[in-house]
Amino acid sequence: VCIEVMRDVLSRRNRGVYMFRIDNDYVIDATITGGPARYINHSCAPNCITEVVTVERENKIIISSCRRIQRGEELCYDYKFDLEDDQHKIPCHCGAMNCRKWMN
Ligand SMILES: C[S@@+](CC[C@H](N)C(=O)[O-])C[C@H]1O[C@@H](n2cnc3c(N)ncnc32)[C@H](O)[C@@H]1O
Repeated sequence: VCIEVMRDVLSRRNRGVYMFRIDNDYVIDATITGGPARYINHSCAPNCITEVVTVERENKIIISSCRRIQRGEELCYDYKFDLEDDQHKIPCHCGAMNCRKWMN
């Protein structure tokens, strides 16, 4: 099933989406298991960025800070979900001044 459809179904059921798109062909699915990074929320004004690197032919996600982060501040990155039509929008609650209001 395509990731965009899964995302829509899960969000309608108020379930979190723990899938990270690597490229057109691969998605890392941390729904069942994964490291603490699976709990990082989306922000339209993120303090972290993500990169995908290949190490020994395995894809790895690197999360690094993109600005100074205050002690106790929540880590977040821009999920960069594909933009969807009005019927499949997932509201964003990041609270940033420049919040786009939707995650997709
Ligand atoms: C990878 S999980 C992040 C951890 C999740 N918040 C949790 O408590 O387990 C992604 C899910 O968190 C929620 N989420 C993350 N960032 C959000 C945001 N800015 N606004 C609304 N929901 C968000 C959505 O349900 C999304 O599908």
